[in-house]
Amino acid sequence: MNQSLARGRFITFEGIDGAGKSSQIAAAVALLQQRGIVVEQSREPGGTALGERLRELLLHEAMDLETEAMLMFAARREHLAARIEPALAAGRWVVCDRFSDATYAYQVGGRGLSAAKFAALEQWVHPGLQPDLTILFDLPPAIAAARVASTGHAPDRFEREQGAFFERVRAAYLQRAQAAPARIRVIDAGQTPERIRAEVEALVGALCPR
Ligand SMILES: Nc1ncnc2c1ncn2[C@@H]1O[C@H](COP(=O)(O)OP(=O)(O)OP(=O)(O)O)[C@@H](O)[C@H]1O
Ligand SMILES: Cc1cn([C@H]2C[C@H](O)[C@@H](COP(=O)(O)O)O2)c(=O)[nH]c1=O
Repeated sequence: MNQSLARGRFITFEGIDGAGKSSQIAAAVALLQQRGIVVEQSREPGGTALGERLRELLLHEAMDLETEAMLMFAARREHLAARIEPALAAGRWVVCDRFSDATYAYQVGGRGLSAAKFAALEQWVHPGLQPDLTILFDLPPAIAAARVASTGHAPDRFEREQGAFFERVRAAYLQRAQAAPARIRVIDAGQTPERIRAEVEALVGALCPR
């Protein structure tokens, strides 16, 4: 009998800097593991040795907008080829802190990259592949900025942007969610961590019923 292995699921977390997604990713991974699922946790830009080197440049070196967009997608191509695609094909699940929705929100929405150039890069780098579920943490930029400041770490090139930049990023995320409502589920990130965790667990749990 031909017993083909079920493909793994791909879950991404998105939101403006400081929205609180990192705090919740561990809970989602723990829930999946409790249900016997083998999970790989990763992040973008990053997730591979080369991707992490590109991350350093992207977060700390000034560069042209189109260079920035292409480097985000170069890191993503490496991540897909080296980790995401092999994991999914082997039946493992991948939980990733950001993916291409972030490029749409930050580079197209925030910085003004042409949407056609974004679509061409997306089609080149991952034709036919989108996450099975994207959880978007939605929060007013002023609250997110206060959260970032409270961490006390030195802000990177994106975190140093002004409120108006994050208003555009937030609007682009919400526009993207409106265009793909079954995939991108919006959470009010202004709630308590406990309420958010319950919503995250309900969304992730629905993909893997007990
Ligand atoms: N629901 C919440 N209410 C209040 N504070 C929160 C909440 N969630 C997270 N925080 C705090 O906000 C700060 C930023 O959280 P976190 O690092 O999870 O955000 P993030 O979305 O991953 O940000 P970044 O994308 O910049 O890494 C942390 O100090 C965290 O403890
Ligand atoms: C994938 C991706 C990321 N960014 C930005 C968004 C954040 O400011 C940083 C990553 O930092 P995080 O704290 O790990 O979330 O990179 C982007 O502008 N475009 C992208 O495609």
